[in-house]
Amino acid sequence: MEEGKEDSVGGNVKVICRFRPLNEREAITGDLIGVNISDDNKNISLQSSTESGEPLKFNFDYVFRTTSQQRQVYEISAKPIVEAVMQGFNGTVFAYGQTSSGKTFTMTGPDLENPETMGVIPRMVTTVFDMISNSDPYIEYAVRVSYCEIYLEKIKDLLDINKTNLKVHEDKTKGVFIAELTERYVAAETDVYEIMKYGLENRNVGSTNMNSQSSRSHSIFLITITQTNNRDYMAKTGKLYLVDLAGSEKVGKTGATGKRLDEAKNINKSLTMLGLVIYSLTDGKSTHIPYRDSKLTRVLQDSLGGNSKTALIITCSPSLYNEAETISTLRFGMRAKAIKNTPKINREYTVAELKLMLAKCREEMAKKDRRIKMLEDQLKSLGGKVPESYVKEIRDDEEGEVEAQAENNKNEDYDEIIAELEDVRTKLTEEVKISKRMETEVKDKMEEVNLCNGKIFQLTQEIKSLKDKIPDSTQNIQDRENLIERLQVTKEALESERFLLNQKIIDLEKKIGEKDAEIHEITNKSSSPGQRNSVNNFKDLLKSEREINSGYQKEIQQLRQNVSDLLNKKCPESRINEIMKDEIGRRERDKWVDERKKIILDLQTRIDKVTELEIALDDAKVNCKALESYMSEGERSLKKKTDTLERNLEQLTLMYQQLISQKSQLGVDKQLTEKRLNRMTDRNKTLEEENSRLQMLYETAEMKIAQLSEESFCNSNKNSRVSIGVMNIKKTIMGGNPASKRPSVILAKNPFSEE
Ligand SMILES: Nc1ncnc2c1ncn2[C@@H]1O[C@H](COP(=O)(O)OP(=O)(O)OP(=O)(O)O)[C@@H](O)[C@H]1O
Repeated sequence: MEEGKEDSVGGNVKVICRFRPLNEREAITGDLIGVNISDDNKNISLQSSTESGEPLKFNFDYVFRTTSQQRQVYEISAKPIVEAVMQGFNGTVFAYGQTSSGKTFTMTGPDLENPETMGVIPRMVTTVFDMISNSDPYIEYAVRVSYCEIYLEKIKDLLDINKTNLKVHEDKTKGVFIAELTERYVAAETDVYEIMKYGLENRNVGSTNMNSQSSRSHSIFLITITQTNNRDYMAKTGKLYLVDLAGSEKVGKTGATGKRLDEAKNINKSLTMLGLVIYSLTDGKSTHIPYRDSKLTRVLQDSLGGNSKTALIITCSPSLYNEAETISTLRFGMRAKAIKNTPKINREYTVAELKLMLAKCREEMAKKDRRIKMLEDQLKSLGGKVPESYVKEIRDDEEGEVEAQAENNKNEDYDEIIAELEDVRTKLTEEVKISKRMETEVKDKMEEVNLCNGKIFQLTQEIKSLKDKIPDSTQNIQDRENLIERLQVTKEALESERFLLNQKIIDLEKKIGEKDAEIHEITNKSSSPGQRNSVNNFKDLLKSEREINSGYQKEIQQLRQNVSDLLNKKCPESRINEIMKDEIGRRERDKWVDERKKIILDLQTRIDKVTELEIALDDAKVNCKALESYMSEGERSLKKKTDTLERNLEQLTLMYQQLISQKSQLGVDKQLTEKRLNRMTDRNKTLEEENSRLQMLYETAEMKIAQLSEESFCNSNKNSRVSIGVMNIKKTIMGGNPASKRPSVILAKNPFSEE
């Protein structure tokens, strides 16, 4: 067929009628409409249950019975359209019918990817990619898809929910189009399904009494296929509109109220406008077609009476209950069948093609110049001269011819070329705009990715350092446990020593009591006044010694108390438990052990001193006995004894002083130990705080990782929709390329998943 020229074959809108099976509700009564379908599946004879007289007659391109299969419907109604689109025609397939009559079932099908039940749209997509993979390898294809809906007289972009009120424009080369409608490049069937699913999620559906998932809007799925022949650089673009209209329902039957009622009124209004346009197109009288009276008719302007090959599928219920709607639908179909379209191949001059044309023109002119020159030379050689008048005539003729040619060209080609050039320029500007936008989008995305990578790196470092700290903490805990064990042992040893010390003190007290008794006895035995005197002196001495002794005892008692206090204060069970919790440095723990050792040593020394005291007391006892035996020997010997006693006393005093200084030293030690304990407690607190901070950091890091992993997973899912929502990189497919049968959108691998 000649390019750019009207398709003489099948300019009329094709109308296909499909009856769906009875649904559950209708099957209860089982009453069927009185329909008779001719054997050639083209004519319907309908005997109305309400009107008597002749049956109503309808004629369509094909009538599908209730048992029809999705594949059959596609082959007859839509496949010829998609084949035409692949030749560069515009095509439209749209479904019309009352609510729940099977429009969506026919157009989309219950499952996009089920080969049995998939509807017209997915089957068309399959055909497109099949044809691409079977075409010549020097043909380059670019397939773009858009998805929108008309809801309450507003065009909503289903691939970008922010675009809620798109405008319809018209231009000489593009025809009627929706401005700023999102277009996504696709390279495989699965890309298209992804986009369809994404768009379907954004669609307006609502339940009516007649259908639980009723379409409340008209949906338009647009596939644009541009093919460029890389040999002659010719380009063609075919647009395929796939329209699922909202149900043509009777408001009363659907039980619609409130918002649903508004919707229903609006749907009915736009469908009435569609009917009016069809009526105006077919009544043979109308000079004005009211395309602009509704968004739906405006968008479908080319599909109805314009540059498009169009198929209308009317869907009907076979139930008697829906007889009125079915008759109305059949009448609508009959009207639409009379619409004449003027489809033409949308040929585009590519820049290369225009250059070729220019080169051809130049060559032609050069040829002509050469011929003129040759003729002039011939004339000259014959001695002749081209007469002025003739030259003038020729010039005039040529000029006239050139002008006429130019006029002709201008009329025939140049207008078109200029328009094409204009179109190419607009397209290039648009593409530049798009690529600039894409560049910024890619840049933004890259920045985001870099940011994410930075975060991941930082978190990984944090986790690493936390992990490094774990063995240290484990070692600390182990050390603490060891220290506690050692302290426990030390405590037990100290307690047993304290017990021994107590025993010795008790023994000492007992011995002092005995000594007292002995002295009393000696006093009573003394008879002579000199002796008594000496004895009395000695008694005084002993008394003072006893006083000193009792002082010693008090001191010892005090010391004992101090030791016990020290033990209780320094190492009570609770303290040990506290220490157990502390994270003490090894050096400090060792110091503490040394302190303990010192204290034990100190105690040992003191016990030794007490033993020495005991020995001294024993000596005193011996002296007393000696005094007893020497009493009779006179004062001299008594004096001697007294001296010995005095010496003993001096010794005892010295010991006492030593004990006092040791006691004060012990007090200082105690203070020091207490200070150290405080320091250790503080350090422990700091360590505990640090530990809980680290723990928190670790938990935050883990949470962040989980969050990042989730974000990354979401991003990878989002990325899998790159062609849907974020970036739209031009994908070209070479003819004969089987890759177009495979998915081109690959899900990014989740870096945190096990796999
Ligand atoms: N040819 C068919 N074979 C089997 N089931 C069908 C057929 N046509 C429609 N159905 C079923 O009938 C119900 C209604 O169909 P569908 O949703 O396609 O109607 P609709 O015309 O698109 O309705 P609405 O205008 O409310 O969106 C669905 O459950 C669908 O599966």
